[in-house]
Amino acid sequence: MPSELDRERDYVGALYERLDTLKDDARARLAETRRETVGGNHQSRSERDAYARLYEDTLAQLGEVDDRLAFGRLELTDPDDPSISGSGRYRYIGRIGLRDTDHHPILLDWRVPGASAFYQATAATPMGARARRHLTLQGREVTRIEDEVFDPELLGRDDVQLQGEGALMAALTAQRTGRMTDIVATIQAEQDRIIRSALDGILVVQGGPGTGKTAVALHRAAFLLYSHRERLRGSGVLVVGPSRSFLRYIEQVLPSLGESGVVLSSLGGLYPGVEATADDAPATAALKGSGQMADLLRRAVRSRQIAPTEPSDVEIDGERMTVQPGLVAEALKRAQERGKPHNEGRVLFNRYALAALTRQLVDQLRGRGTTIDDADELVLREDVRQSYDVRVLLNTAWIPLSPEKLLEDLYARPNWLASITQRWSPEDRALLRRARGEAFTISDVPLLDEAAELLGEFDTKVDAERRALKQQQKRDIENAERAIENMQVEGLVDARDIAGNFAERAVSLTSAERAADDRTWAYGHVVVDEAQELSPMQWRLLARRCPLRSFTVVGDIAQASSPASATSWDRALQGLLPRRRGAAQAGGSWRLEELTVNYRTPSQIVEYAEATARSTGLEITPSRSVRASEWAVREVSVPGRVQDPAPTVVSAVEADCAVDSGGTLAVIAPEPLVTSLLAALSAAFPGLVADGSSSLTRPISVLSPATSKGLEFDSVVVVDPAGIVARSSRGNASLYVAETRPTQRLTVVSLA
Ligand SMILES: Nc1ncnc2c1ncn2[C@@H]1O[C@H](COP(=O)(O)OP(=O)(O)OP(=O)(O)O)[C@@H](O)[C@H]1O
Repeated sequence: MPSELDRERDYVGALYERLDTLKDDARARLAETRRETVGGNHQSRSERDAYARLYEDTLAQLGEVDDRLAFGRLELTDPDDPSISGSGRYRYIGRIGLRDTDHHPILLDWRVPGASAFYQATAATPMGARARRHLTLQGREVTRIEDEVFDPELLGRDDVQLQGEGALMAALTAQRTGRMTDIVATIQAEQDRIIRSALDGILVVQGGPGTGKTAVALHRAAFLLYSHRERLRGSGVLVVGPSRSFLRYIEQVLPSLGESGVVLSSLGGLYPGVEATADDAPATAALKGSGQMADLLRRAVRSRQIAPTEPSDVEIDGERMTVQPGLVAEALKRAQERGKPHNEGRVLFNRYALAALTRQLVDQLRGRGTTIDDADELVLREDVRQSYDVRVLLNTAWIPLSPEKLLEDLYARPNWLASITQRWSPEDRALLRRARGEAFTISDVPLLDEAAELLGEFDTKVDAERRALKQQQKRDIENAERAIENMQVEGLVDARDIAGNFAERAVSLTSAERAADDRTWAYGHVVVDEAQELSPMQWRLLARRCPLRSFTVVGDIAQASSPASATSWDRALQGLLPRRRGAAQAGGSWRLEELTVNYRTPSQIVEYAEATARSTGLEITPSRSVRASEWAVREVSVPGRVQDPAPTVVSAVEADCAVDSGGTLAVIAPEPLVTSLLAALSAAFPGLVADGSSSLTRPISVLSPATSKGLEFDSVVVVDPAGIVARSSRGNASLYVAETRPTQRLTVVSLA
């Protein structure tokens, strides 16, 4: 009689056979499309290219799910339970849904409602299941099965093996590669509930370090894209992380879950055309991040709409005329009353001013006895418009502005800044001082975006073209959806991607790339990771990216260490939920979920980090670690007379590599020490060392606490903890971040 393991091997083998057949189909269709003779009109050629891309994408996505295609099985109490699709006693759960040739489900996508019992069922609440089985695969072969039983009747059966949390422990203790992997096979019940929480509104997920917030946020993005296809396909999902290295760390998770169309952005990349990587000194970053910058920018824009104080002489096609300040002031006032953004208001201002100037010119000529009819008036109006003097006059009063120019001027012209910040101290003004031409910082990004909002489209023609393009894309998407329906590849390919291929202007762009390029794109959902770090100005930017206010906000208030970050979620979210008079609750609430189990860090390191946090006055939410490791935290001191900590750090790294040389290790030190430690370690370990921004896949990374945010390593060496604490008013939070990065070992190197 075949064993249970053999039976599972056969079943999973059949699933892979089905996967291969689907791949072969896609491959054959791709070859056929490519073979079709070149020719036809442009439309048919671009359609053929679009289909070729569709098959390529399908193949790539089927390839992505090859690893651990199926990972679980539910045994049902009622084999015909209508809430769980399929028939028979068992439901297999995997990365995608598969049907056999008769269209019967043979594998359930982990995201369908019927699969939730796999993650959430307990003996107390079995959710229609009698037992849950975890399948561990190596390559395509099932190597282990573990069962959890909810129905006492099954306990006596000898084909059931009780193995507890083996799959989870195997995942948690696996060596880290520098890239985050999905946790789809071992999602825990408290995490699953958050992943499947409703799309609408603002969901805040608070949890200490290592509680799986990032993992949950990414799986939630995949879940929402799958379950709300209709709504999110058109608008997309934006995932925001703290830095580029963090994005590199997480970038493989969503593709491995079959979702490639999500826009990932760092805080420095949220304004199209600017990729800011450096940040300002803490005091400047705190000021730039504060809500008062929104008022300042509003005043700055308004101060660029200014009537002259003296009469101006202008020449219009040989005729001289004196323009009183009141004429310009009146046109300004009328245009401002319309409440348009600056550049759009300028069009109105020009129109009002030109009409008034033409009237004055006509009156002046008539006053001299010239007869002027309607046709003459039109010609005169054109003369007024073309007059160089008039153009200078109107441009001086209301010049078109780009966000970049506005911000550069604000930083580089102290007198102008002083004139609109009368209540500021000179020290605060000095914090903004900056020479022209210097690269924008991460804190400038939300200011550029705010300015763009106040200024409106720089060139109104661009606006009209963009609208026309959006219309065309809508038609293309409808066509593509019909095509997908005919090909039965639903769920694997995005109609927007194919539509992108139909659209002549965007042949090589995916919908995600188009969204990332478009500042005014309204996303259907936004996921913000390490959200405790965001400044009020960054929250204002994100609010504009999602007018529906559908957000997943994940973070840990205790880890907040950036200069403009908030001290509570209520405060942090004020930027997302502007209080409207008389509508205190209208769209103004958010819901909180908490994660309490630390999956990353062994208990002895958690205890050490929490004790340090308390001793430095940091309020933390204690978390419970799921495991202990065999290594105690090591404390090392740099000998008293030695100035340079590098040799001690090199020895600490050597000692750690002697324990286990195969994993990833991070040296986390105060910012000023990073460069010298990088040099010393690179010399000691040639070819093995990288700084955080270049690569996390090298075995050894040298990072500051800020760049280590959200990352994890098998081993961590924290250098000069007192120096980290002393660096800023939130230095204690930075140290807590640093000490909670390891999955196995922590060494702390203190300076004497
Ligand atoms: N259910 C799970 N199964 C397997 N691994 C898990 C699970 N939950 C979390 N992990 C792992 O635990 C580690 C920590 O998760 P994650 O980085 O999401 O935590 P975090 O709460 O975002 O941490 P931090 O706040 O420190 O950045 C990751 O390696 C993640 O893959």
